[in-house]
Amino acid sequence: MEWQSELWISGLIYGALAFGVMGFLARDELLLRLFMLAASALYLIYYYNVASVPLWDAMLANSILATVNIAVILIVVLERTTFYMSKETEALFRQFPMLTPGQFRRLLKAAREVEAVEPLSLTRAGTAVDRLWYVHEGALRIGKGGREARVETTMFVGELAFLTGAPASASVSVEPGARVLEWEAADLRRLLGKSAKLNVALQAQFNADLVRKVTRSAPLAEFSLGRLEP
Ligand SMILES: Nc1ncnc2c1ncn2[C@@H]1O[C@@H]2COP(=O)(O)O[C@H]2[C@H]1O
Repeated sequence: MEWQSELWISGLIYGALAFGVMGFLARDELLLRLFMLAASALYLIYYYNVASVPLWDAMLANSILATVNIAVILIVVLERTTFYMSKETEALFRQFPMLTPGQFRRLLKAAREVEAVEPLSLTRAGTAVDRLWYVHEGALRIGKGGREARVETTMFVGELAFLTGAPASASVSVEPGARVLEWEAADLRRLLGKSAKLNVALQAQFNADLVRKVTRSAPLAEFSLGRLEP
């Protein structure tokens, strides 16, 4: 009977070792942490049973590590899931497919929600832009080269100035009822400076937005008149 109990106790250590190895081989952070948590559980059972009295110090140390691990697992799960978002926020999140839920939450936290009660001017062609907007509901008017277009779409406004530092390339306003997210460019730059991944994800989101804008836009008059090099 004794050898069976010894085998069981050794099995716990080798089981923990197996989970540890699988954890260190995992490339995904969540998987790594879940394997290490399973290893911790086996170590706890081992420390409780290996001697005539439980090894309390070892158990306490292991429990502290497991608790920290569980806390970070919860954070990682929150970063990856939308279940804590309201229906409205989740619908808005679907307009940002390049971002993870966690990245979107951080971006949203840095934004101010503005609802236009009257025509609201966002940019004026040729003038400096110190903010970035995302129109997620309502209609916009885009004026460029003496012409104006009315569009009902979701889009960034001011991203070109944000990316290049150049003055606004068009005059853009939104109609009453439009709902807009607004970021101070300096605040947003600070936020992006803290996370390279968020920076890359937002650039990808800008790219997707720009592709939609170019796809929709008409040829420039200057091109057709041969005033610009193609
Ligand atoms: N042809 C276009 N179609 C849609 N949006 C545009 C077009 N030209 C400019 N814009 C938007 O108008 C904004 C004016 O400021 P920005 O140049 O920073 O960024 C510009 C784009 O967000």
